[in-house]
Amino acid sequence: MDLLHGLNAAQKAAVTSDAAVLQVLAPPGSGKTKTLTARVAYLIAHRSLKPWNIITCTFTRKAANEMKERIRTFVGEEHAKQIKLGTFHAIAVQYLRQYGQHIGLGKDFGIADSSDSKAVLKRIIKRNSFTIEPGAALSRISSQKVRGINSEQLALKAKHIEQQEFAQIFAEYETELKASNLLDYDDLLLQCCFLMTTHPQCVSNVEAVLIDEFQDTNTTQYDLMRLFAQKRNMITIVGDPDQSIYSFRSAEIQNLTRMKEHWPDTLTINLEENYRSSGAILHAAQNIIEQDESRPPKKLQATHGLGLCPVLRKLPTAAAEATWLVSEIQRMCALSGKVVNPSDCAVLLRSAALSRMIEAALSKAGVPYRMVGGVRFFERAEVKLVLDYLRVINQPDNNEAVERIINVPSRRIGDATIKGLLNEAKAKSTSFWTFIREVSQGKCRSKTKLAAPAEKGLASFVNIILSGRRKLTSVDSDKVSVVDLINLVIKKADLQAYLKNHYENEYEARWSNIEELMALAADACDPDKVRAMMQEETLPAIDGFEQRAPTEEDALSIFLANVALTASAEEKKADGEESEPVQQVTISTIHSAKGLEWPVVFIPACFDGSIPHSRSDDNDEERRLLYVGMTRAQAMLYLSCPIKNTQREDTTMSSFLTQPGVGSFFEEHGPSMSFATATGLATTLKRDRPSHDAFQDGKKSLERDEDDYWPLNGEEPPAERAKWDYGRAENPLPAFGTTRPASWMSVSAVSMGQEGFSSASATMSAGFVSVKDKYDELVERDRLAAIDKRSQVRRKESVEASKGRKRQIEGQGCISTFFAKRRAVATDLEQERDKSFYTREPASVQPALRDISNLGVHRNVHSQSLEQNPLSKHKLRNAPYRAPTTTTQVQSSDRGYVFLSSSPTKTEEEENQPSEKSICNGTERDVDPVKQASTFHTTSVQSLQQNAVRGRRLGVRPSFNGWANRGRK
Ligand SMILES: Nc1ncnc2c1ncn2[C@@H]1O[C@H](COP(=O)(O)OP(=O)(O)OP(=O)(O)O)[C@@H](O)[C@H]1O
Repeated sequence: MDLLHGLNAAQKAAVTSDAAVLQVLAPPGSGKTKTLTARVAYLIAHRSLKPWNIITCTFTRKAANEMKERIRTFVGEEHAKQIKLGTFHAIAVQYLRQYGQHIGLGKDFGIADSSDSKAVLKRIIKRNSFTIEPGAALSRISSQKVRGINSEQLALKAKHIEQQEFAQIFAEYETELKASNLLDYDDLLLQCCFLMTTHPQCVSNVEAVLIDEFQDTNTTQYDLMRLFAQKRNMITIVGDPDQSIYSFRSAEIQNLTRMKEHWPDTLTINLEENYRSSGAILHAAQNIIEQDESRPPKKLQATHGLGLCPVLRKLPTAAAEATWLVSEIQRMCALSGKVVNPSDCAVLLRSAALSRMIEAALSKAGVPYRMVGGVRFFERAEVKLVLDYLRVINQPDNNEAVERIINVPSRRIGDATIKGLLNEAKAKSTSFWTFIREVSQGKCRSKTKLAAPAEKGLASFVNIILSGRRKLTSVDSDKVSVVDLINLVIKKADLQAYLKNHYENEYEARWSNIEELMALAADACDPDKVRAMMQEETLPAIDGFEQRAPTEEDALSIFLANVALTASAEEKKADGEESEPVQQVTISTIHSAKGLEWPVVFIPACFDGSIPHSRSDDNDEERRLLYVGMTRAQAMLYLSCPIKNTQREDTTMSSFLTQPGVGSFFEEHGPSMSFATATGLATTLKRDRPSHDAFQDGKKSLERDEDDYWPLNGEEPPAERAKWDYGRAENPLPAFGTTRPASWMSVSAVSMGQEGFSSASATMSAGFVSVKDKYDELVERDRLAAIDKRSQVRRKESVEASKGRKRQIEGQGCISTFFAKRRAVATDLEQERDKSFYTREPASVQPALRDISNLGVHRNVHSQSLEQNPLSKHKLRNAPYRAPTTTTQVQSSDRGYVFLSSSPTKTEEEENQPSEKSICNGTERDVDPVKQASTFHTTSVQSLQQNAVRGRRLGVRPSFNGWANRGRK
């Protein structure tokens, strides 16, 4: 097989280069890994290098396997097997196994994984009665080792007692590992460096060293590369400084410069063509990364057509953002005519804590999802811990939960003691909680010996649970909320200190998960929502059958049940319980998405504090992170920003997205999807074109086929406001013909009098408008006029901008050059238009498509009509917000009341539904269509149950070339 086949000129130059030291620097999706693979094959096939003399290092085993597979196709199975290809750690192990004896390392050394290391540390800490948590000690040791500092050096620097204690732990840890003939992960690299420094002959055979993802190497890995190559100094690295996002793991972006200093003859080849993303996505990403004026100039050229314009969407709240995101996934899947399915969609997050709302919204909509590089929200250790405390407060006889938390944080109650107490409780046939409470209160004696610290610890645990229960069950105190209980647990168990000690390096991330949990609880405890939740939980009353309706005291139980059901629904999906293959949306952190790609990518929570992150002191790295996230998208990219975050605080859109001109690279709402757009998507993704029928079926399956529910300015839609106005009204009047809970009927009936209610019902026509809504309508009209005006300005700009013919994005971008560049971009895109997949479509099948107005691109009009008048057939959708469909009328009742209430908009389905019938005394008659108030909150037990069923129907469309089908995980 011709190994240069299908490579572009720059890739070929890199593959065949004679340079001894070569840096291939390239933006995302430009084929770096492909080039590196071809170079390995080229060195074997055309330079006669022996495969076993070539070392190739990757960052993950997955990347190593993929490369091996590709190399096999070029050089055959036999040669491919002989190449030393793997992660830095895997290759180091091979060297140490074979040459370790030269540095006093037995051949049979073992590798201590993190849990082994923690177990060793736990023993040391216990022996010395120190208080540091083993996990925290381990990460602290690791960060010292990566910097090349050993325990002796650390001990010399230690001044405070705490530092001396840590140095002692470090020293004993080293001694214990050595005694057990164990090396931890850091030791593998360090020992290998030591071996090669002291015994260079062990790498004397090495003819070439190749490194993938070089921008993320740390100092030890850089040294290892240098030492591997010390004999022949033949090195090829591929990397992208713009994708350097691991400085927190001691990655050194300066390694690129160090390399040039070390080998001044280093040749740098830049790859400039992107094969992954559509032109519009690339232009937007490029615009963001070019805000960093310190980066060297780079060219980037799209190989695809422009495709759909990326979206930058404002939403009122984080919850609304999650709901919108899910609706866009559903809209995209339906309107792409099955070109895109849920597995093609990824939600990339700056921090894992942000996943909670998205997970809840996906669960609610019954859309399966999977988490990559992260643990599901409710399964995270710190979240589980707090939930366990709440579970025990709510139901102390939960033995499992008591057992899990009795010694977390440490109360000096050892495992043997816990076991003894549990057995005693069992023997007495009482719950664990009851037994330990009685022991602690002196009401009974335990046979299990309790040392004084354990006794004290037990008392403190019992005290926390009792305090929580008192708060929960007290009748005269103010109504306790779940948030109050969480606060009580955090305070009494000193969880903040525990997290700080236990997860030293990850403390902030862990703490933000707790904050997220509090936000979730606060949301669930919102009085309006609690009321609505109670209503939803209430089953219809049945005559003569006693009902124990939920009360506000049940808030904790309901909250915990919702959590449990959400988790169990996820488990079922994870276990593959569904018989059909599951199409799952991917949720990942941006960090974990490195090197991956998806057809549709969402990056929510684009506000200052989230990205750039409030706790990051490197704004440029944050920008690169956003860039990495954006460049994972192949065909469609959505960024969004809630006006209020999950803590309900006002947000400011990410400063990366508010720089002058950035807005012109984005549309403010999801794209209108026509059949031609769906066909274009298929072209970008190199998939089969959709059928007309599939497109039409998808369209029919949707309640809304435009992204027009949420106003563009991030305000609540009137329909949402109406719900809450309605819920807050002192004497809420149920709007005629809308869904409402049974209990509302009685409230209204009581407050107005049964008669009044009846007469109102009888005389009202569907839908009412409040004065507020009328006002909003007027404001909305003004806003739409403003959008119209802005669109006209954009059209004018785009016509002017499209007068040149230049395609590449060039040079170093900076704000000062933005306007000049934008003009260049626009003209490039104009030329692109002719090549774009849209224009290849026969005119007859080209309905109006969206444009990227400020880029001067009009993808929707076939080339001929463009020539005559580029804008003649293009229709900007300037009114994405659809006014409520509710008929607006103000009517008086018989009694002369004026009803100023607003009805939530009914869905088409609801409108078309026949009125429900009830059988009463043998005659059939209409009844009010009373339904549970499912619109009032997001995660009731009932809605979860309903959605679990719905979930089986959703997301099972066959994929033409789904992500999962391509074996990318
Ligand atoms: N010359 C080419 N012609 C066609 N497709 C190509 C070419 N080079 C690369 N590709 C394709 O582009 C996609 C991205 O390639 P690859 O993963 O090697 O890029 P990368 O530069 O390593 O990306 P990233 O830095 O984002 O991880 C792959 O699907 C690859 O097959």
